[in-house]
Amino acid sequence: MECCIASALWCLIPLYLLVHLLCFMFADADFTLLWASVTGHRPETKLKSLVVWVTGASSGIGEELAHQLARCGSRLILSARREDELNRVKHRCLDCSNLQDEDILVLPLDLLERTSHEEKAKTAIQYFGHIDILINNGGRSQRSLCLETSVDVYQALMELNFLGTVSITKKVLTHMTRRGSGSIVTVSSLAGLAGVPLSTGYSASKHALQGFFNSLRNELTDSPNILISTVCPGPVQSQIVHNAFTEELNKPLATAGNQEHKMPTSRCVHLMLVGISNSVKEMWIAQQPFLLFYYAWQYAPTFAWLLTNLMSRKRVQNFKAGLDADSAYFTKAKTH
Ligand SMILES: NC(=O)c1ccc[n+]([C@@H]2O[C@H](COP(=O)([O-])OP(=O)(O)OC[C@H]3O[C@@H](n4cnc5c(N)ncnc54)[C@H](O)[C@@H]3O)[C@@H](O)[C@H]2O)c1
Repeated sequence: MECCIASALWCLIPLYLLVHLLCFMFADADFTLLWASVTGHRPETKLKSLVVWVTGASSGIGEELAHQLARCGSRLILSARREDELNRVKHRCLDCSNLQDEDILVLPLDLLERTSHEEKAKTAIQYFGHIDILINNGGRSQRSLCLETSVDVYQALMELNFLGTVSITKKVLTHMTRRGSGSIVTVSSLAGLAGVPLSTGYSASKHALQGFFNSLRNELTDSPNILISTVCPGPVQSQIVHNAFTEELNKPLATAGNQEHKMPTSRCVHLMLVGISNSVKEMWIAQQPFLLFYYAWQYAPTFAWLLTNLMSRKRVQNFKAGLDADSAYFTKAKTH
């Protein structure tokens, strides 16, 4: 009997590997998330009426999150620094959904102003009575070589991406643990799982987030109704390159490059909402060849470094030549 079970298990291994191979070739998300997207709960049913707080809601992934959540019927708290942009996003959400004006709270917030976070969380909780989901999405990236980058830039990246996120999380988590339920979803990155050239500080800040939330998840085992979820997208269309830190604080990037070759924002956000609706704890969302690397880093890191080093060299060369660094990853180079 034991022998039969053992041989059955051995037969499952090639099947398991085959499934992963198919995922490598055709998928744009990890296997668990894709499975949830086919068989799991739909965001339209699961997220309807829930109160969702989105940081970094004024552009890119955050704006699209607001848009798709509004269509699901979620009530929203929209935060970022620029109130006028948040009002624009709010009107866009009202136009595409059945939500009423009072269903969306515009709550300007600077992730760097940590002393304001308690008051902001209080305002959000008082307005709707509770928060079901916090999506920690606000953040900035980096495009600069380590040797040329001021330590002030590294500090700014950690202050914003890591400490700003931790600070808001702590305020909302207190409320959720008291209530006994809630979800904290954090937009990390592919750079939170592996290194990315020209983004040493950004990658460090996202690794810090991964470490923090993976540990927090373990710490909350006595609160099974609190979901801690991290999202690791590969390149996605947004303003992220345009807004990236460079070698010096306040120095804009010379060329942001074309974003068209990246994953459409709507697809990334749809997968995120599927993951949230199905309590997926870690989501990998990326087009190929990036998704392949996620798996390679997991299963065969030395081989993965061999592959990524080839691409990294080209990326750095592009950057030094004043071209769009990201074009190194695509056969059809986008250099302007
Ligand atoms: N676009 C990608 O390729 C990609 C890939 C992986 C992860 N991400 C992550 O996705 C998240 C969203 O980025 P995006 O791609 O939409 O870029 P984006 O630049 O379009 O949006 C970033 C958002 O963060 C906000 N923000 C920046 N500084 C802030 C501050 N001090 N206080 C409050 N809000 C602030 C911006 O106003 C904006 O709303 C980020 O955490 C980013 O690291 C993006």
